[in-house]
Amino acid sequence: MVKTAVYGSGSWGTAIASVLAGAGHHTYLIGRHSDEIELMRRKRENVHYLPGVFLPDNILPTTDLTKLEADAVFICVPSHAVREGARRIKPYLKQDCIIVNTAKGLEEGTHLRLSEVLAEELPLMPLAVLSGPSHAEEVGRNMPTAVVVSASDKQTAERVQDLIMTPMFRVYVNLDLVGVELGGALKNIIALCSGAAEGMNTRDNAKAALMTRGLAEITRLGVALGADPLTFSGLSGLGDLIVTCTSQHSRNLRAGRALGAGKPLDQVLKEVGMVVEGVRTTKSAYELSRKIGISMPITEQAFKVLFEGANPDKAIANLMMRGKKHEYEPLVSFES
Ligand SMILES: NC(=O)c1ccc[n+]([C@@H]2O[C@H](COP(=O)([O-])OP(=O)(O)OC[C@H]3O[C@@H](n4cnc5c(N)ncnc54)[C@H](O)[C@@H]3O)[C@@H](O)[C@H]2O)c1
Ligand SMILES: O=P(O)(O)OC[C@H](O)CO
Repeated sequence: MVKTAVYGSGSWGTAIASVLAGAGHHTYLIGRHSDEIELMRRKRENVHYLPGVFLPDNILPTTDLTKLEADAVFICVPSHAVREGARRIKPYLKQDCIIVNTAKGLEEGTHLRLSEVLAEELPLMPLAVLSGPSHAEEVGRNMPTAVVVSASDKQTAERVQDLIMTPMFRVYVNLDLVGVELGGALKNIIALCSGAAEGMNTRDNAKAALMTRGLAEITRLGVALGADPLTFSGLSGLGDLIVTCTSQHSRNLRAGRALGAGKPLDQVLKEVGMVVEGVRTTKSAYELSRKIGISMPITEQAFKVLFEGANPDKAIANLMMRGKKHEYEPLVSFES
């Protein structure tokens, strides 16, 4: 029998543990707060992060890091905790254990993709990435979901596919690691902006424009970094963009709505109460796009609103009043 462990017991860690358990694996769900873990064990529910989802007996919530001695470990902490998490878990991992990152973001400062962060910290381990349109609230309730697993080698990706695919959790392989990771990370910026548009009552046309032109700038950055443009019309690109820009469950969308309605960022993050990856990712993507000379106008305006106090109305005006363009310009554009 395959032994699996999930590092991070928030909403996504709990949902991933429920898929693994449903696939028949005894799964340790490893959290850091003993009181939360104790409550989970007693109530068989993650009351704070995923209320209403029953945890079957083969999910074993624990704070004991020795339970990381598994055949596959799924990393389900926020992106800013991935490097520190990798350092923390390293001493407990088996040599041939597969590490599967599920966090969506870029490392602040270095702008590295999270598989690159993990490769630096765990250089000898096989690494994979799981991404795609998948809200914990639906996955935890065994609702139909399709995702993508990626890795730099086919064998690792297919091993993870075998491990976690169930009748309600369909897993495709896509070996374009750069594209899969960037799609999952960057769509959160556009979801924040879509939420802001809703919060400002700009309605549906603006959201459709943000999603479509957002995908265009995500693709532009991705291709410049070596991704296959096709990946961005797949599950980890367009698929995840659609769900995050439209779902009632999206934390990024909810945060954007509140920002658009004029609430300050600190208060918004507190009210959402779970990680809102799009905020940090906006900063990283903006810096990265400047560094390599790729135009990302929506990300730029999001950066100005989030980190420079710009007015959201002015941000919309800035986007609408840009110079005339053709819809399809060369994918790699070095205009500033
Ligand atoms: N929630 C979803 O539907 C969903 C779906 C797919 C991917 N993801 C991604 O999964 C990652 C985690 O998101 P989430 O929704 O579970 O967040 P969450 O806010 O629900 O939970 C985060 C968990 O990580 C823990 N944590 C925070 N900092 C930590 C640290 N330094 N060390 C160890 N643990 C730490 C928290 O205690 C909490 O248990 C994010 O990158 C998110 O984009 C989430
Ligand atoms: O709830 P969000 O906005 O963090 O999005 C979660 C997942 O990335 C959706 O696929």
